[in-house]
Amino acid sequence: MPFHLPAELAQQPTPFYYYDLPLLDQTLAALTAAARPGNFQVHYALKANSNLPILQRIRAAGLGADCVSGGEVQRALEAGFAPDHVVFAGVGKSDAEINRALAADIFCFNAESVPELRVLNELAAAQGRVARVALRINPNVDAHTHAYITTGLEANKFGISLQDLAGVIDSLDGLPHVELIGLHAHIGSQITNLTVFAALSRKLNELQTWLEGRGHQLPHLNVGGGLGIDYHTPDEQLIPDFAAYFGMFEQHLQRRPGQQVHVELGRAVVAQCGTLVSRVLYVKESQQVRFAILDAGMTELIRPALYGSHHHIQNLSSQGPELPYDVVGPICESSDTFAKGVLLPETRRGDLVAIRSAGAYGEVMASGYNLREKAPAVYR
Ligand SMILES: Cc1ncc(COP(=O)(O)O)c(C=O)c1O
Ligand SMILES: N[C@@H](CCCC[NH3+])C(=O)O
Repeated sequence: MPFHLPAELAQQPTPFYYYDLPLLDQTLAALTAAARPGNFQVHYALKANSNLPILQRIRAAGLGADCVSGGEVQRALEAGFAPDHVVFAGVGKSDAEINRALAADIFCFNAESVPELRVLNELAAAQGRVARVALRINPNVDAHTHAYITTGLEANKFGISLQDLAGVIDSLDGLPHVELIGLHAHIGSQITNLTVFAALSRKLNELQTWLEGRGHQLPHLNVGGGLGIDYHTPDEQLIPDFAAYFGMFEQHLQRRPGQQVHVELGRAVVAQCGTLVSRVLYVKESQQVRFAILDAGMTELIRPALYGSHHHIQNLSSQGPELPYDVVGPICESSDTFAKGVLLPETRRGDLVAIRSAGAYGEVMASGYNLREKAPAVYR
């Protein structure tokens, strides 16, 4: 179905984020069907979008919450996620964040270093608790995605490198307030070549066998998130191929009897249901370039400026003949550019423009640079 903005929103002051909640529901239905309840436990990565109406629907669909800060843990609990469905990851958890998560008795901390494990042990002891921990390993598997969102290579700051794992496991003997319950890995985001999940599975299989040789049976495996979406032709794949994603793990991951396999998806759940809606302020033509200057910019959606990411752009007001435009924002940075040379129907001041696939890592990464006001969220 082509994108449609409800008529009553055409008069709404711009820019704003528009979220199609029925599409979110359809995505969640496809996701939960593909995960086959009981086969995979799905946690939603709040970092992609943490708006309450969105979280509440995700919780109602039965997903857990994957959080990366104390603020996200708090938001997840506010949205009604049960503490035993909350996992807390992050390479730099502060003492205050750990303390709050311990007090809430969340399901699991994804821990990334011996110094972090020591702090977890100390803070858990002080609260008279035991912190359940999955060790985030750095599997050195290339996710074949943008370098800035690759997380599972040795050069990346994330996780425990395979060479260090034996030492980390040994250190657990002296940490009685930490209980090892699993392994965790997350190799990157916007992954479209799904074979990398086969490589990840094989790495985890080897590690499990090695750990079992050392007497560690792990009830949980968390394979992270990363499933990519179609930014170029969103209407052709509004709902990501969840079955293909889970299929990779079903085929390649050697699950032990009774073991629970967890995934943490963010982008694939919420990206397509969100659109940044903006208005053309000016069309400025020179001999070389025709600029469409929007009232939204990198302050509302930083992905193109930060990663050179592509978002599909539509002029919702014009049917005219197509011309090439550089679509830019009003911010005082040359990188405040959504697209170069994109073909749009002839565009005029006042036209409404939709920047698609903006539900994930859009609003959450907004900034107030240039003293911009935060663009509101509108829901259907
Ligand atoms: C540890 C961790 N888990 C889950 C996610 C969610 O990733 P995605 O939005 O690509 O599914 C991320 C972000 O890349 C992450 O860093
Ligand atoms: N913010 C990134 C994804 C990073 C995911 C977090 N590890 C994006 O917009 O694509």
